[in-house]
Amino acid sequence: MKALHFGAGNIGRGFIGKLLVDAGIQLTFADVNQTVLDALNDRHSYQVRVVGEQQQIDTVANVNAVNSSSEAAEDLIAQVSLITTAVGPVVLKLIAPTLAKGLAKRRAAGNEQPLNIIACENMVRGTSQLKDHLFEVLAPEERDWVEAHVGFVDSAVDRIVPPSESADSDPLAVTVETFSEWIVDKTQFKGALPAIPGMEPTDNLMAFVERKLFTLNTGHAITAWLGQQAGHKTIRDAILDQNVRAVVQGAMEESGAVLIKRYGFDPEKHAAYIHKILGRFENPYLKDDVERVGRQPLRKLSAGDRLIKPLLGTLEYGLPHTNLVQGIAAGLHYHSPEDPQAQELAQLLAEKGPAATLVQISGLDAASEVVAEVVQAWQAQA
Ligand SMILES: NC(=O)c1ccc[n+]([C@@H]2O[C@H](COP(=O)([O-])OP(=O)(O)OC[C@H]3O[C@@H](n4cnc5c(N)ncnc54)[C@H](O)[C@@H]3O)[C@@H](O)[C@H]2O)c1
Ligand SMILES: O=P(O)(O)OC[C@@H](O)[C@@H](O)[C@H](O)[C@H](O)CO
Repeated sequence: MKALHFGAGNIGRGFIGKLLVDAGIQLTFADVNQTVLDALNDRHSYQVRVVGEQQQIDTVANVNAVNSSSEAAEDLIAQVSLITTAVGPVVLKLIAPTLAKGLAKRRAAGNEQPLNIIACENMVRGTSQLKDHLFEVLAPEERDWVEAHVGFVDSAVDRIVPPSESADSDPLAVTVETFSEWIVDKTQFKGALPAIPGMEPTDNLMAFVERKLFTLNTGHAITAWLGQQAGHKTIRDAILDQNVRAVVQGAMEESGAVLIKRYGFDPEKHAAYIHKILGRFENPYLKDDVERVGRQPLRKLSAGDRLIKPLLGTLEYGLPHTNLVQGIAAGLHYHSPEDPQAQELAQLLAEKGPAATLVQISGLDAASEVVAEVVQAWQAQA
C-alpha cells in the first residue's frame, strides 16, 4: 500500500507518518519546506524520540518527499490509496488545487481503486472542510467521479509534539510524548478499512472530536494564555502555577459538563480523562512553549473552536462557565510579535475595544450577558 502525507512537520513526522510506516505502508511526504524535503530525500529516514518515564528512539525508514504543489505530488495522488494531512487548518485550502489536479489525473488514468483522504488537524470535521475546498476548485465534470471513488474521512488526532530542541542541528529531529490517539470515522471510508495499528475506527466520531478538542485543547490554550500573563515560558511551568491550574481545570470541567450532557460520557471516566491531560501538560521531558500552544488566537477564539463552542454549550444547558470566561479573556490578552493573528487581534482591540472585538471574532451576540462577563474579566486581568 502507498500513501502520501501532506505536512512533514511535528505531527506529520512524529505521529501520522510514523504510524503509516510502522504499518508497512510506502510513504511519501509532501511539504513546502525545502530544507525538510532535501533532508528526507537525502536520508530517506529519520528518528522519533518518544519521551516519558521510559524513553525510546524509533527509526522511520524508506520514506521519500516531494514538493506539495509539484507534478510529482499530483502523480502520487493518481496512484496512492491513502492521503493524510497535518498542515494546519489554514493550509487545507492551499493544498486543494494540487488535490484537484491529482484526482483529475487519477480519473484520466482509469485508476478505479478506492482512495481515502484523512485530514489530521485540530478542528471539527477537518476532512469535510478540505472536501469543500477541493470541490470549490474541482472541474464540475470530475465531481461525480470523485464522490464515487474517494472517501473523505474525518478524524480526531491527539499527541503533544512541540518542535524538537534539536531542530537547529537536525531538521528531521522530532520528540513526542508517549500518549497517542488517532480516531477515524469508519462510516466515511471507500473500500475496505486499511489495517493500520494505532488508527481506531468509530461510528461516533463527533463525540471523540469534541471530547479531545474541547477538553485537551481548551485547557491547553488557557494554560498558554494565562501562563503568558503570569510570565511563564513553558506549558509545564504554567500548569504548575496553582492560579493558572485552577482556571484550566475549572474550564475543562465546565466544558466536560457540556460533553457529558451532550454525549453521555461517564462523569467519573471524564474526570479521569481531565486528570490525565493535566499530567500530560506537566510532562517534564517535553519543552512546549506557550507561544506554540497559544498561537493563532483568532482561530482559537472563533465560533466552532475550543473556547466559544463549549461556552455556547454551557449557555444552551444553563451550566456554569466562569472559568471558560476567564480563558476567553486571557485569549484576548495574548500577544506575540511573531504571530500575525496576535498582531491582528491587538489592532482590533486598539480600534474597537474588547466587546466589539470579541463579537467580531467569536460571533457571540453583542447584547448578551456573556460578552459583558468576558469584558469584565478582560479588564480585571489587564
Ligand atoms: N503538534 C501537536 O502537538 C499537534 C497535535 C495534534 C494535532 N496537531 C495538528 O496537526 C497540524 C500540524 O501541526 P504541527 O504541530 O505538526 O505543525 P508544523 O508546523 O510542525 O507542521 C506543519 C507542516 O506543514 C507544512 N506545510 C505548510 N504549508 C504546506 C503546504 N502548502 N503543503 C504541504 N505542507 C505544508 C510545513 O512546512 C510544516 O512542515 C495542525 O492542524 C495541528 O493543530 C498538532
Ligand atoms: O495545534 P493548535 O494550534 O490547534 O493547538 C496547539 C496545541 O494545543 C495542540 O497542538 C496540542 O499539542 C495537540 O492538539 C495535542 O494533541
